[in-house]
Amino acid sequence: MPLGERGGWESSESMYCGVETDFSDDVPSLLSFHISTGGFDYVLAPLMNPSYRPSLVEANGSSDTQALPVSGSDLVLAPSQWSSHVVGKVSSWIDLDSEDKVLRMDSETTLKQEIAWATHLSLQACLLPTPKGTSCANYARCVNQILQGLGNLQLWLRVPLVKSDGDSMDATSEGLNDSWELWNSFRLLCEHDSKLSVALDVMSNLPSETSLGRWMGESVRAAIISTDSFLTNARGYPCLSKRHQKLIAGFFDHAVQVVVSGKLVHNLQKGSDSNTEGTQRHPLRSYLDYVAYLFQKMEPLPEQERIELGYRDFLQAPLQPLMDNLEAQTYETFERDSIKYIQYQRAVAKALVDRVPDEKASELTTVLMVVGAGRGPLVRASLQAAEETDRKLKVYAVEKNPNAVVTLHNLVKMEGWEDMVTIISCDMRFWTAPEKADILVSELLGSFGDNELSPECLDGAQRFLKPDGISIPSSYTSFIQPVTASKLYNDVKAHKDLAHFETPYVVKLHSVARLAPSQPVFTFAHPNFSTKANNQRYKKLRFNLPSDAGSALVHGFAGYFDSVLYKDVHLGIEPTTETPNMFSCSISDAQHQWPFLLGRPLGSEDTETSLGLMM
Ligand SMILES: C[S@@+](CC[C@H](N)C(=O)[O-])C[C@H]1O[C@@H](n2cnc3c(N)ncnc32)[C@H](O)[C@@H]1O
Repeated sequence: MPLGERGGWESSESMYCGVETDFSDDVPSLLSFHISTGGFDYVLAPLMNPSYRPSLVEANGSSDTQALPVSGSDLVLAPSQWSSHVVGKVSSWIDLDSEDKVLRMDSETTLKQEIAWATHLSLQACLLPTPKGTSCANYARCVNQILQGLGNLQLWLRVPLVKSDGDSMDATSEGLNDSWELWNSFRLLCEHDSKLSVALDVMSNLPSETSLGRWMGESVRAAIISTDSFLTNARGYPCLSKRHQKLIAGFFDHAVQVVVSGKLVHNLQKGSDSNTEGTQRHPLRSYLDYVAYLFQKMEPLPEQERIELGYRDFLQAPLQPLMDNLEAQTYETFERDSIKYIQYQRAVAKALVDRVPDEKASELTTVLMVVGAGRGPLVRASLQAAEETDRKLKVYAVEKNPNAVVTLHNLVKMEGWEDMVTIISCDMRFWTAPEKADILVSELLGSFGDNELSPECLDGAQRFLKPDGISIPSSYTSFIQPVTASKLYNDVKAHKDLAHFETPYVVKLHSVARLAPSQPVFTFAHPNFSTKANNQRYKKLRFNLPSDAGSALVHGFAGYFDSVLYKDVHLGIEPTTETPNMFSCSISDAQHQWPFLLGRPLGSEDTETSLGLMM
């Protein structure tokens, strides 16, 4: 039974909740108790009897050819039940980095046997125990070796969610200060394998917000919450602190499953430990109910977010609107972004009023050119601005895509704009304008402010502009921000070539940790009549992680832009100043208003080193 519906929203994405159990060789009874009675979706259960040691079996004279007497039969459940109701737990005693040779060898043998058994059972995932101590090299080596031949099984490395301030040694019994570093070492030794994820043990004490934020860019599959971490409400029921609630909501938002672990530690009021039929309730039922309550009380996703769900953390190759002719559905997506055209209309209105004083409004006609008019939304916005300000306007709509020009002609005819709008079916670089423009309007920006056609094409088009003419936009600035984004990194890595690492993708970023505030990179201003002006830019930036964040891994950079359309009217996607409700997304095409990962994500040795210096 999944956790119900988020904010009453019927979602195709269900959230599930598991329960950590002890070993049982009677798996059907285990499932009956925890799933049928308890209401959990699956068990996180040891696969082998914890007393099993390969060396003891050998010492007792058993040979390899004997069946292992350490687990129940696979026949007790159908493969689909194993797969949907059981996450295997590899024996927690294993220590592949132990000084004790016998323990080390036993550990490696057991790990391999248990993963093989989990694969045989068609389990979806197996939990690997937390590395003992601070060294995990041999453990990671062995897991990496296993990963090479692994089918669909996912491995979740169990890691306590700790980051002490450095002085205290209360982080773990082994004195681990920052468990993220342990995870990072392990996954680097496993070459960022996408089948290796992390399961976080959520404790009663939580690290700082910034330190926690790093996990949002990691491949976290489960949050294991101990019953000890719950507080008690006035009625004796378990509840979580506000910080824990926020963390769990963040996990839900990132499809991280919750697993309840431990014993009943809350004294429920009399009578509440049995249900209405008087049968015994599962001892951890109240914890499950509380987790479900947290999920259900989350705000439903806004409609736009729901539409875009499939685009979260999905690599899209940027559009090439100069080289390619955009398709109707791409224009349609632009045109749905109404806030963009509202901002353009405001900018044009202000420019018209500045250009023509009220007393001359009935005499003077302003010449406005839309370069890259597409199917006409900026033409419409400009004409509406003229109507709003009572200014006379003559528009040239320049568009090089012959298909969009067809639509433009129909639009002009349908709206009766023939007297005001001239359509120029031409590449702006080669057009000889019959007159100069007072205002040049364009929308040629990419996510990074310059990865479509600005500034180069606009520099070329400014020859149409009067010396005192206005360009809308008048300037734009690109920004970058270092991010941890393990899913994106793995998706790029899957292509196995440098070209993909060097591609600036368009991405609707979701599972990313933004490690430091973004910083401006390049600014371009228009018009730019100076003979000395050139568009070459070079910039070196230093990003500082917040001091309480701990270490982090930079997989790449998110890129943004902010554009001054005219005076105080701006448009942008830089997170601290972004234009609200602006999106340019589509169901089937890469878009240009979303942030993107710039350049080569930084997991390889050379770039990591140079980034280490930058940070
Ligand atoms: C990002 S779209 C914007 C379209 C439209 N203004 C809108 O908001 O929907 C850029 C448009 O510029 C056009 N374009 C690109 N390069 C051009 C060029 N050199 N000359 C004329 N049009 C061009 C493209 O075909 C495309 O229609």
